[in-house]
Amino acid sequence: MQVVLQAFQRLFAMPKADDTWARRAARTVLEVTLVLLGFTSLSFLVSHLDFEDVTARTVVAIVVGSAYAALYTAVVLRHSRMPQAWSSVALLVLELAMLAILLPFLVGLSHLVVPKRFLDLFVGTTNETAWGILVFLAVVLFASRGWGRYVGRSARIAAANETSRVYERLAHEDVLTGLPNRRRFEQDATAWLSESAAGGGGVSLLMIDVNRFKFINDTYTHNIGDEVLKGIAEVLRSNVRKTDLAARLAGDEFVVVLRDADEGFARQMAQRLMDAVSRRDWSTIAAGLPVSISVGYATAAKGEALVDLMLRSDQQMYAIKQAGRTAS
Ligand SMILES: Nc1nc2c(ncn2[C@@H]2O[C@H](COP(=O)(O)OP(=O)(O)OP(=O)(O)O)[C@@H](O)[C@H]2O)c(=O)[nH]1
Repeated sequence: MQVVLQAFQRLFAMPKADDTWARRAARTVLEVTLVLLGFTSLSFLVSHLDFEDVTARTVVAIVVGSAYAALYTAVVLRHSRMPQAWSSVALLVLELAMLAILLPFLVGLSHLVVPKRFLDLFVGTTNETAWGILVFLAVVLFASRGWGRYVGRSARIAAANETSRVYERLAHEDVLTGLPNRRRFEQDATAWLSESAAGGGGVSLLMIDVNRFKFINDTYTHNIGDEVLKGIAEVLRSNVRKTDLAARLAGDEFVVVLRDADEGFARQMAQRLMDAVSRRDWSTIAAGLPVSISVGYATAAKGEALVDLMLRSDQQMYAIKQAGRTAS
């Protein structure tokens, strides 16, 4: 008994977000099988019972109808958590299968619950099959209205989800370059510094600034300046590891957070980024475009706050920029 109860609980438990497709599919197959089995046996049972008592027939009809409604609702709830296209197809198939099972059942049961006088008066026939078909059509209409409302609601939910996904993305993404923005950088870097302080690997920070960007804007137009910023973002994206984070802070300032990285690795990465930007063919944007970056780096001391780490790598970046200016 315990095993059966547990199986039922698992079967009708709400699907979890991390459920695999295979597990969801298996549950759906089980559910549908259960519903169909239930209906087939109930239909068989009711059509073979010769009730004398009208109340008993009515009770059976109400119980069967409620069971149908409860099971159907459980299945709809389950499927409303599936992606729109899948849930639409799955529900349609399910609904047709259920109605196919329901038809003979309704034809068989209708004469039990509806007095013949009523049929005579309103439908003009006592033919049970005709009455059954009428009931069937009513159920189809009713179900398709519910179906339409469900699909409409799912579409609205999907649209609302999409809008909130867009807002969520915009809140953490730089619109021009598609890189994470300052907010996302501060969130992730703060979390990684805490992990590092709690015994994780070292965190290093690279501060990046485009050299003479105002000159590029003024000489080549702001649009070309934008293309340069996008190009810098591409260089950062293609050079950092998946576990690192490259973000745009503001204007021509970018940042890279390196995880599990000591000072030696940060120095190498800083040089690699400066070389990659200098080597890139910027003439595809505008002939003679002079693009280079200065990169400062610092490795976090245990428990160091993000603001202090940023200050140290910023100071180093300006020192490098200054040295470059003096050299040129
Ligand atoms: N094209 C473009 N320009 C921007 C954007 N945001 C800020 N800027 C410009 O970026 C320039 C930043 O220049 P600065 O960093 O102050 O100066 P710089 O010329 O880079 O000088 P150094 O950093 O000392 O080499 C300013 O001219 C801003 O107007 C943007 O989204 N697109």
